[in-house]
Amino acid sequence: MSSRPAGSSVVNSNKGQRTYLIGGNWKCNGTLAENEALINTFNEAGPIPDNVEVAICCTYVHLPQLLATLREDIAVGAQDCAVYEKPGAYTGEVSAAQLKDLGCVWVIIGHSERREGFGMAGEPAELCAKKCKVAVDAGLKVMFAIGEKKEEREAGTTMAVCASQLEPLAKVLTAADWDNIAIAYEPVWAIGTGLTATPEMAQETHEAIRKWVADNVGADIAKKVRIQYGGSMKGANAQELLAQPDIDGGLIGGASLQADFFNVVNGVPK
Ligand SMILES: O=C(CO)COP(=O)(O)O
Repeated sequence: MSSRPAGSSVVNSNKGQRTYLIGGNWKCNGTLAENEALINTFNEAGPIPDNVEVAICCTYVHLPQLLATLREDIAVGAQDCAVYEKPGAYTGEVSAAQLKDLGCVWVIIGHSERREGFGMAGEPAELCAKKCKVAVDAGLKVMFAIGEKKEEREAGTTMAVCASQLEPLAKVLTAADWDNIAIAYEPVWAIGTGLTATPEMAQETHEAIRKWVADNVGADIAKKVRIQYGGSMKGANAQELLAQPDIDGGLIGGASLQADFFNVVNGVPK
């Protein structure tokens, strides 16, 4: 199980050094039987374009099922990990090292649903940054999710919010760590709502995020780091989003639970 490939490393000419990254976030969905049907659909969905890396992030309990039965050109990941570097007395937690040991390639960190806390105390930006560092140190790649709420966009603070989520990350990562980071820009108001940022709105924020990385981390890293869009992305809107110069992929929720996920995968510019 641990010998699964890490995914495509083919460079996409449209995006300089950046290969597209399409992630599926299954969130807290699925039974063994439902997953089996979806896995079969994905396994029979035809070839993945060679300029795209694909990953599915499922619940912890379903990781062995996906690792054992999902086609090997789709990497498998988790949706969170513990912040603790060492094993120990952390009841209910799953460590980054355990995910790596199992055969995971990716982990999502800082999803807005976790930052919000499901009505309870959520995860502060510093905790998300620390988890990200622990995950990278354990050998995982991270989709680091950021994004503003509706009222923050309306107040004109979108980039200030994104910067506040990236600042603690920039403090803990080394330059080499950034090779294993993708930034998933997910405007909270677009998640699960059917409201998608227009390609122009998304591009504007992606460009601003890349500029922030250039100014605060380094120009070379900004050119390399992939910035995924997430928020009601599906087959019907993927092509125009993915055609934007700073949109390097997607992090897909609802549509990743359907065959439509492959319309997103196939929606990357050739
Ligand atoms: O939260 C998301 C992915 O992490 C996006 O969810 P939806 O695609 O369902 O809007």
